[in-house]
Amino acid sequence: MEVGFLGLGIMGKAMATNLLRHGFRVTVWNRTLAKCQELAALGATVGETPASVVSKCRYTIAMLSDPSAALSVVFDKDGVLEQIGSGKGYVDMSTVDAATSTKISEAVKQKGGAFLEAPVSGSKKPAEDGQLVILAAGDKPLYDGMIPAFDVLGKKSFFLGEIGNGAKMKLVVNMVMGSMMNSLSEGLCLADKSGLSPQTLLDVLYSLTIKKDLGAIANPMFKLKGPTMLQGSYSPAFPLKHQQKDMRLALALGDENAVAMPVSAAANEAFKKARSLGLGDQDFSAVYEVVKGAGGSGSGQP
Ligand SMILES: NC(=O)C1=CN([C@@H]2O[C@H](COP(=O)(O)OP(=O)(O)OC[C@H]3O[C@@H](n4cnc5c(N)ncnc54)[C@H](OP(=O)(O)O)[C@@H]3O)[C@@H](O)[C@H]2O)C=CC1
Ligand SMILES: O=CCCC(=O)O
Repeated sequence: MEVGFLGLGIMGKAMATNLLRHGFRVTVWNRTLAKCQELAALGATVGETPASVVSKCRYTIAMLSDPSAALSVVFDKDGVLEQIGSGKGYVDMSTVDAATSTKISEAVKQKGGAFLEAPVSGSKKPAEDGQLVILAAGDKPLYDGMIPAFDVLGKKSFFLGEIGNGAKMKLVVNMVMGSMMNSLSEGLCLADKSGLSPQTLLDVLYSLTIKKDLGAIANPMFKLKGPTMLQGSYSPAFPLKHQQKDMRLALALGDENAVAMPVSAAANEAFKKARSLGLGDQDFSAVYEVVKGAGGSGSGQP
């Protein structure tokens, strides 16, 4: 199967690499073209523009930072829209809002092409290991056609119906995740300030000795991020600026539906503060530095 791949950031690079490793023929494009070289060394063909990738491939996947990037790659000069048409499918796996996805879907359909939104849960490592959770919606025949690729990229795919449902589901999931990360940060601070060992808090949730979840709120994210947070190590798997974008878009979805979300709003403020301190390109767990600062153990500076 031949696929195009637009966007070789943390996720796109891992996903395109995974497809190549599983025998897919992949044509890649990235705004910063130099990033294509690593994929070319693994056997990918390099396209010069999004339009040239779409022209070559029946299916094209995009994995881009945010709504403005997703729109730019479709609508700008040399964009997807110039070559999409009958018999071609465009699959946007970026995390965006439903309005962005709908705008792209309508434009692609007007040109005779098929469109699927398919944002993912899971970060850099699951992307490398083909363990993502895919939240697709839109054109069902295109979804069916993408199954061989989704089976390589993910451990489970959901088809959620009409366009917008995948985007909304992804935002709800990441809204919960962002609030949980703030809550873990507060828990580690509270343990520390009240004379407990934050490491022992992590042990109470998950015992390294017996490799078993102990507390009811033990979960893979706390297990993965807790130890690195205690080391002050925030090498980006999921950049904080993207988590804050997702909180912002989820809060907008809450506005549209008159859903009060005070916990998420507070979490968003902490992520915004972290961005203002220059932590946007660090892992989203770096919000711990802001929570530590607010708790009086420091200035909030990393
Ligand atoms: N990292 C993660 O754990 C996860 C991320 N996501 C979502 O996946 C998407 C990608 O995330 P991730 O790979 O981490 O992000 P990165 O910041 O690592 O990569 C972003 C990509 O978007 C491209 N890009 C940004 N702006 C533009 C633009 N205006 N025009 C064209 N290309 C642009 C970048 O190109 P360039 O290289 O030139 O800057 C790069 O290829 C985001 O929507 C994110 O929310 C979803 C699940 C997990
Ligand atoms: O959007 C990013 C999600 C990261 C994750 O699910 O671990």
